[in-house]
Parts: sequence; structure tokens; C-alpha cells
Amino acid sequence: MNSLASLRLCARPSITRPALRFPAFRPRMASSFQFAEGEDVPQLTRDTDSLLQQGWARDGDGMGITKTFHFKSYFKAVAFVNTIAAESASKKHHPTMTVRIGSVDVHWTTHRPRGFTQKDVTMAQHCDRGAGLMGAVDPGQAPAKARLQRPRPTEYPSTNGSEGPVPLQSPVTIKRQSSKSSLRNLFGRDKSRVEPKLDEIVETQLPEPQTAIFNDPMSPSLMSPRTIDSNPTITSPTDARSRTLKTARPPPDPKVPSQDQYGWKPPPLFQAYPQSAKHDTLPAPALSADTILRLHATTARSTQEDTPANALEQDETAAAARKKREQKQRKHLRTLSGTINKVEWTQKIYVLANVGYILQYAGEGKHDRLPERMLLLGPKSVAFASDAIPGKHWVLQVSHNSTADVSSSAPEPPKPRFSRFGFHKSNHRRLSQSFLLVFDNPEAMIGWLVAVRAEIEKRGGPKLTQEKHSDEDTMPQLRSKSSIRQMVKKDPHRISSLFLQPQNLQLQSPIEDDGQSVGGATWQSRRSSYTSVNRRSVIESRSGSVSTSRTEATNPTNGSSIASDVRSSSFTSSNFPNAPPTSDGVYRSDEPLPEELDRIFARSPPSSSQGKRQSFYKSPPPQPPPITDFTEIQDFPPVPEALVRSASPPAPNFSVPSFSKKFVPRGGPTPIHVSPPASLNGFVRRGSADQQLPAFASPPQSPTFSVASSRYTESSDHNYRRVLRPSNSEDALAKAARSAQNAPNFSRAPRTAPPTKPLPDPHSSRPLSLVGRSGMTPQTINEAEFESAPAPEPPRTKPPTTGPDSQTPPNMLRRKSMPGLGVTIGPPSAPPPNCPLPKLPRPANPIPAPTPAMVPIPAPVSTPGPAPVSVPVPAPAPIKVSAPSPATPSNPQTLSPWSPTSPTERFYGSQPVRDHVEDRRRSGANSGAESQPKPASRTARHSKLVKGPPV
Ligand SMILES: C[C@H](O)[C@H](O)[C@H]1CNC2=NC(N)=NC(=O)C2=N1
Repeated sequence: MNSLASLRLCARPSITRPALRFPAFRPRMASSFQFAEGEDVPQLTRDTDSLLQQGWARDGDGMGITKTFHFKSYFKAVAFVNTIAAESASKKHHPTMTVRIGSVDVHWTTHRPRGFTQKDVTMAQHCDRGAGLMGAVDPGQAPAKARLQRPRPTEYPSTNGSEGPVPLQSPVTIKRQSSKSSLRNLFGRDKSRVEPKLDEIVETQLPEPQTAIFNDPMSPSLMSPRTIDSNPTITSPTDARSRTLKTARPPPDPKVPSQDQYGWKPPPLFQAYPQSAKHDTLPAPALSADTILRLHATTARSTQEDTPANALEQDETAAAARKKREQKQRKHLRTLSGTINKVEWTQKIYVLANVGYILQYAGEGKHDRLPERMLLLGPKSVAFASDAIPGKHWVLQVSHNSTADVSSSAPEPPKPRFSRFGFHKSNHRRLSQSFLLVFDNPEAMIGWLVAVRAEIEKRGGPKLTQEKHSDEDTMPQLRSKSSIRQMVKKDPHRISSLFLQPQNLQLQSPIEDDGQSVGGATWQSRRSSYTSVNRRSVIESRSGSVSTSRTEATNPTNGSSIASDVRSSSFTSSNFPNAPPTSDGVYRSDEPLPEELDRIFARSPPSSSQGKRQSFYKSPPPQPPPITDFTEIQDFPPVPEALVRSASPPAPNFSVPSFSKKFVPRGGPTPIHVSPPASLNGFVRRGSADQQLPAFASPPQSPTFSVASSRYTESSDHNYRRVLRPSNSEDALAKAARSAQNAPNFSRAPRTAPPTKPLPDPHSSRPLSLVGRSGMTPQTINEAEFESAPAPEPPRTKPPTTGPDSQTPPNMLRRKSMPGLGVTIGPPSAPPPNCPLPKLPRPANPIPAPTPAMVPIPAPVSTPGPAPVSVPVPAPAPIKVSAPSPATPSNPQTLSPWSPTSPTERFYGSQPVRDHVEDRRRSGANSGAESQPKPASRTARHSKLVKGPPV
């Protein structure tokens, strides 16, 4: 392609005027600019002057600004253009760019209102930054060389052939269009091409990958959902080169861990940017996410081992043993957390390539540095808020369950592209990895969560539940989510160290964790369940979004009872896609939500079988088309939902709602609002069987919290609490509460808890929903997992909930995580609703304790259904949990621990919020689920969802 073509690809409007000539005369004074109306002239003048000093020049009419950026290669120029194009799309402000072999002319002006604006300034500044990242050079350096050294764009042997230059968009297209043969050809070509490229690269210092990488990588990556771990070495250009060479010569060895195995090469940073749907520079612990998760998992496992016994131990007698175990686990967790904290933190650049993979680059280095790590998103991939890193409240975990997730236990419907293309299955499994993206604020995390889930959904993963866009709650939701996490962690005491572990467990668990979660008797298990729950909740949150829509529908049923309730209910519904069924009345089929259902399915499955993650990932969706899935979902729904709910119920819900809202906007792709309703409807339609789900959903509704950020919290909390307590989290909740009180240190839990309220469940709010959402396969939960899960839960209070239902075990696992959630927020479980949970319920039982948080919600619902069953039981516990979370807000003690720092805390810490929370608690305590007034409305909903079963 020629430069113009490439430009066109990138820049929409302005492309038309490719040849803007930068004005010969470039006034150095901003005063000569014609600013558009409404601009802050003084500020704009200052900014403009600054730009003029950075090489920008006023355009001919003074209504715009121009600058030419120089690059050593055409590709770099294109990469730069793509970077700008991405930002333009994001900011909805587009430049006119002219791409030349070694340079790019950029012109910024505002068409409406006509004139020069702050937007132009901002974008121009972005250009300067992007140029730096892309390796812009001085005018004299690149052009000539580039031309001489590099073949013209048209000449480039792109993998595709002609389109070498346009790596950005091609990937997606390629994926879809490409067939095995085409892919292979591409790869083959790449290799052959490698040498030439290498030369170029060497010269330019660009990684060979550029051409090849782009083309190949993208398509391959697209093709394969697997996670690829690029060797650290890859990072260095040199390494990359060597790799390239190696790659090119010998076909990829399946055994070799290198990227080659996967059939594609990682793109250098500058190439990745243009393709990025999202990118951020984030702090990362020295320990890899996998390592962290493993640590947690290990702990969890140990816990799980105990789990079996735990299930039995649920009895008071067992309590002592549990405590001991928990203590041990806690120690482990603490150690882990300590380790993590001690580790050095470095800046990493994370790029979510629109091709479907997440790339991690060193924070610093050459523009063409290769990714250190890569994770290919696929239907089995899961994204959710994680507590894996102690002290970090806004951690997005993205895991690819190659093996464990879906494939192992549940049905992996579609093995997407890899199988098709003949990728090495072995690699798949090997690849499963996780990313832990540490954000400093919920918004950022959510943004990523939404984006990642959208990518997962694109790849056949569970559909993202579109969450309602309640403008209002967005912030609260997020906060609430965070609070949820905190809740979970703190509640359990575990929070500090435990937080990490659980998550890890969960993360790891997907594959292995499941067992853990299942068996996880002690803390870890619980925590893991917690985590899972949270995650689930996150996932659910999306579903929650769906549920939100449900909520609306629900509202009708409930009537005007309480707005907050409604929200909560909606959350619940969202959380418990399935829930609707249970609630029957609650969810109305008003809105058909095929998509949601599908999503739910996908999600629900996770809940069903494997621990948390799987449940998350299980999202059956991947395989089955949304609608189609629907049908399937119906089959699975009960279980999956239950699982989902149980798993993430409490937290997820909460988080989901809030997230959903937030997500929706960001997540553009998946409209939260719409889907939720559908899911609800679908659930409803599904029939009573799903009720369980609904029940869960309702708990998840904890979203109410989010909704209620103000009011919601209370009402939702109450509900959640009620529900949750009974179901999973009783133990967890109780513990959580304790922890909250005892462990002010656990800033997270406390913090998160409060915030969560706003949305669904403060506890789980953000992460969970988010997490849950990503496509979990709907796989049916492994019974084993469930069982194991239950065990863990028992240790905590949850066991009761889960214990009751052997079925719930799967849920239990989730619940484990959920317990925490539950603790934090009653309803977490609800979130999962989106996913049609296949068979979560029973397994959950074992995990009762863990699930609590989530379980609570589910429990009620689940009672009826398998997965949900666990939920019901937990209800009591959840309540406690919720109480704790609420406590945070209401209870100074709790609060102090949690929130001191986080915004969420502030939010919840606010007197009004606290009051609400306390009220909820009180009401919850009193009525448990239904009795209280405000709660009543909520309760009613819950009752719909939850009541039937558990209560
Ligand atoms: C609706 C949309 O946001 C507007 O048309 C945007 C698109 N991109 C734009 N880009 C530029 N450069 N100026 C504009 O006024 C503008 N308007």
C-alpha cells in the first residue's frame, strides 16, 4: 500500500487532504491563531505557544497547527500514524496526516466549531509523545536512509502480500478471512522474509518482526487465543533478531516455548501501538503474574487439600481445624504478599492489541522493543478484578485458561482458531497464563476490563454483559467494586495476604485452581473462592450490567419499591442471569436478551464447574453463538449461573453493575444495558429451573450497592447480606466482618467494600463483574471442582450455605472467592448471571464458605437449582459478609481498614453512605433478606431470586 492508503486507514476525515502543505510562514505567536469560539483563550494561547516551541507551526489560516515527524522507516511512519489514528478515534478528533516514506505531516484543526481549539492542542501533544514512542528522528536522519534502506511500502512483502504496511487493521480482517492455509502461508512467508527484514531491522534497529510481526502476529494472535509468554529476552531487540532468525529458519517447534510455536511473532512496541485498542503504562511487580498467581494457588491448594475435610468440617467441630488451616494459609498469604511487595516494581507498557492479545513491554527501551510477555485472548480468556496483589486494589487479572479452563472440565465448545489453523494444542495448554494489570484507579481498571472482555467476546468468549449506563453510579460502582475486593479480603482476615492468594488461586485455579477451589477448605480455598467469586462477580458485573437491565425489568415486578432496590435487583438480575427464572416474577421477559443470554451462558458455565475462573471463563458463549447459546444456555444456565453466581455472586454483582455502567460506555462493544435485559428475559423464559440463578442473581444484585451507591448500598447490602449470609459467606462474611474490624490494615477490603455498595455489591463490585464477564466458557462445572470448592468454603462460615447443597460445590469454589465478596457484599454471586451457568450449584456446596459472598446471592436462587444451591445456604454468611462490608462504611473500624486510602473508602466512608450501609445491615440483620423496609423491596427482589431457594 502506499502511504496515502495507509493514512486513509488510520485517519478518517482528514485523509482526504493528504497533501496539506505546512504553511511556509509559521508565526511563532499563538496570538495569530484563530481560536474557535468558546475556547479558553489565555490557556489555549499558552499551550499553543508551547507547541510552537516544539516544532509545531501555525497553518495557513491560523486555525490549525502542523508538524512533520520524521522516521527512519516507512513502517515507523505508519505506526506513528496508526497511533495517532487510535487516539483520534478515542478522542473523536482527527487530524489530516500525510504519510511519506520517512515522515508524517500532521495537521490539527477543529472543524466544528471552526478554529483552533484545546482539542487540537491536546492531540498535538499526543503526537509529540507518540512520535517519541515510535522513534521519531531528526529531519535529516531518517528520510534518506529510510528510503534507501527500505523497500517501498508497496514492495514490502507483507505477510498478506500487498498490505504489509498496514498491520494495524489487517490483523482482524486477516483472522476472520484467513484460513489455515493462508495462515501457514503467511507464516512461511514471514520466515522467508525474515532475513530481508532482519537486515532492515538491524539497520534500523527495528525488530524484524515489524513487517512479519505485524502481519503474522496479528493474524495468528487473532487466530489463537492462547497466551504466549515471550521470553524476557525477547524484549531486547537483539534477542528479537536472533529469534527471528531462528524462527525463520526452523519451523516452530511445538516443544519450544518460544513464540514461534504459536506461529506468530510479537510486534515491536511501535507496531503494537497502532493496533492497540488500549494501552497504558502501569507498574508491575517483579514477580510475574503467573508466579504471583501460583503462589496464591499454592496456598490455595494447600487449603484445598484441607477442603475436603472442610466440607465435613463445616460443623463447629471442624471450625477449630479450619481456623488452624486458615491461619496457616494466612501466613502463607502474608508471606506471599510480603514477597510481592518487597519485589521491585517496574513500569511496563501494556498494549491491548485489537488483534486479541495483550502485550507487555518494558516500560523503557527502544521503540521497537519486543513484548516481554504476551497473552492471547480467546473464548476461554477471563478478565476480572483481582486481589492477587496485596495492597493493590485495582488489579485486573487477565487469564487465559488454555487447559484448565474450559477444556479440562467443561465443554470447550469451540476451539477457535488455533485448532482450525493447526496450532499446537500442546502450546495452548502451555500458554495459559495470566496478566495482572495494576491500576491506581478503578476507572482505568474498568476501562481495561471492558476492553479486554470485549476482545474476549470478539473471540467467541462469553458476551460481555452490557451494563446499564447509569451515569450516576459509575463512579460509585467502581468504588463499590473496589470495596468489594477489600471486603472480601479483609473480611476474611485474609485480606492482607490472603487477598493475593485467593486471587492467585483463582487465577491459577482456572486450570488447576478449580480443584483447589473445590477442595479448598481453608482460607485459601475460601479466599480463592473469594477471589473467584470476586472475579466471577466481576464477570457477573457485566452480566450484572445485563442484570441491570433486568433490574429495570425487575423493578416493575418489585414495583417502585425502591429505586436502590431496583438497581440492586437489576444488578442481581444481571449478576444472575439465571436468577430471573427463580425470581420468575422478578425478571420479566420484557426485553428479549438473546445476546445477554449467550453471554450469560458463557459466563454461567464457569461458575458451574471449575473454580472461579473456569466459571468465569466457562462462558459457553465462545462456542455457541449468543442466541444459539441461548438454547444451550437454558440447558446449562442453571448450573453455570449457579456457579457464576455462587462464585462471584456477591462481588461480581456489585462490581458488575458499576462496571457495567462504566464498562458500557467504554466497552462500547458490549452495550451493557441492552444485553442485561435480554439475559433477564431469557432467564425468565428459561423457566423456574433457572430460578436458582435468579436467586444468585439477586444476591449479585448486590449491585444494588453500586446502584445505591447511596441508597442502593443499604438496600442492596441488606439484601445481599441476607442472601449472602445464608448462602456462602456466612463464614466469610463473619470473618470478613471480623477482619474488617480487626484488620484495618487491609485497606483494600475496607476501601473496596464501601465503594461497592453504590453499584451492585460494593465488595465485589468492580473486579468481579469485570472478571466474570470475560468470556468464561459455559462449561459445565466439574463436579469434582464443585466438590472441592465446597470443602474450602466450609472452613469459613460459608460452608453452611454451600454445605447444604452438594450441588453447589462449584459455586462453592466461586463462593470461596465469593465468601469474601459476600462478606464485603452480600450479593456478589448475582453477577454471574450473564453466564448461563451450567452446573455450578452443587459443587459449590463444598465451597460454601468461600462462596459465601457470592453464594449468598446464588444460594437463594440456587437453592432450587444445583449451582444456586450453594448460594442459598451461604445466605446467612453473606449477610455477615455484607455486614462487614457495609460495616466498613458504617463501622468505623471496618472503614478505617478499608477505605482510609481509596476513593471508595471515602465514598463509603462518607456519613451518608455509612448510614445507608448500617441501615442495610440492620435491616439485613433483622430481616435477613426480606424483612426490612427498604431492603424489603430489594428483599422482595431477592426473595424472588433468592428467597425461594435458600431462605
Ligand atoms: C462527531 C465527531 O466527534 C465530530 O465530527 C468530530 C470528529 N473529528 C473531528 N476532528 C477534527 N479535527 N475536528 C472536528 O471538529 C472533529 N469533529
